[in-house]
Amino acid sequence: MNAYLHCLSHTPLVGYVDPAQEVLDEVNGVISEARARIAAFDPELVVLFAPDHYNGFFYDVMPPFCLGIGATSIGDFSSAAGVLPVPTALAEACAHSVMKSGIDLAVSYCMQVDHGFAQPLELLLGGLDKLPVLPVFINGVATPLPGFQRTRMLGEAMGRFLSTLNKRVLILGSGGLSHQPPVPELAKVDAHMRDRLLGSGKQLPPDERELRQRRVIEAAERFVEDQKTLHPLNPIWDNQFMTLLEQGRLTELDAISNEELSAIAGKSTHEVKTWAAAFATLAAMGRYRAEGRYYRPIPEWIAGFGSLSAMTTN
Ligand SMILES: O=C(O)CCC(=O)/C=C/C=C(\O)C(=O)O
Ligand SMILES: [Fe+2]
Repeated sequence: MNAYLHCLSHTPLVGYVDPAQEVLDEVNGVISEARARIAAFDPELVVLFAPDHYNGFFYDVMPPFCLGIGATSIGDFSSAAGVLPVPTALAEACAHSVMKSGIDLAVSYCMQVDHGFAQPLELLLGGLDKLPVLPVFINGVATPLPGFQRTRMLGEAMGRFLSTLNKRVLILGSGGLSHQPPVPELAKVDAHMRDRLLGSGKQLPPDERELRQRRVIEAAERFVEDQKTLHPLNPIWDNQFMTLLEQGRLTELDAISNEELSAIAGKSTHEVKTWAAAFATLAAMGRYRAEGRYYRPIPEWIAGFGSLSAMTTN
């Protein structure tokens, strides 16, 4: 086995608006098991596909995909802050290889990331700094968004590069599944927020950050009371999506447009492109089989919450 994959929903709401203790225990159990499987695989390198929520990427320049050749986590909500250990030369080689494959991958030597990147590193590895990581941003909130087809092709190009390394590679996907928390949309915001989305939000004043976090927390509290207050979770679609990935039917996702996906499962569901990229990466590294599938809709976290592992078998 040369590659192991784990895809996991993330939520900034953990610790702020939590489900019942038995649900929390169940989720923690699923994460502990995934963490043990990853430890047994003993990865030498991590590739992490994750989105951003207007903490690192703004409308001054909004790439569909960006590889961090250097990256720092800001520590929003209760996620860890700090530098991600990106191996510079390897990341540069990766960027060249993916670009030569015909995929327009942006690079950043000072990529700012949020809980979308930090949470899986903390939960699955025990911290930001445990292993060398290639962090790949996939735009999941700021339209225009990349589609499933280009995302799959990005993953395949990454997989071809990783296959040349002769390393045990852990591939992580962070985010999704169905959900639509309150994330600002450029077309709908006032002048102040527009300025923030255009780039002045990169160093948010503490009071404004607090307000922003409170807005998400309060939306979750309302959603628990009344699930008509936000786009509903969609367990049927979420499970169909996980089955497609398990069965290696990745190209079938190409036909789903971004508009359709928003309508089916909510505007933040585009975060599942990280799962699609992760599985495409794995598929380019060999035949695979999935394991450890878990799913539960968790309104407290405004999340169709899923967890899925897979490994190459050749
Ligand atoms: O600008 C804002 O208010 C962003 C809010 C935010 O960060 C929400 C994040 C939600 C998720 O990461 C999620 O549910 O996937
Ligand atoms: Fe998110």
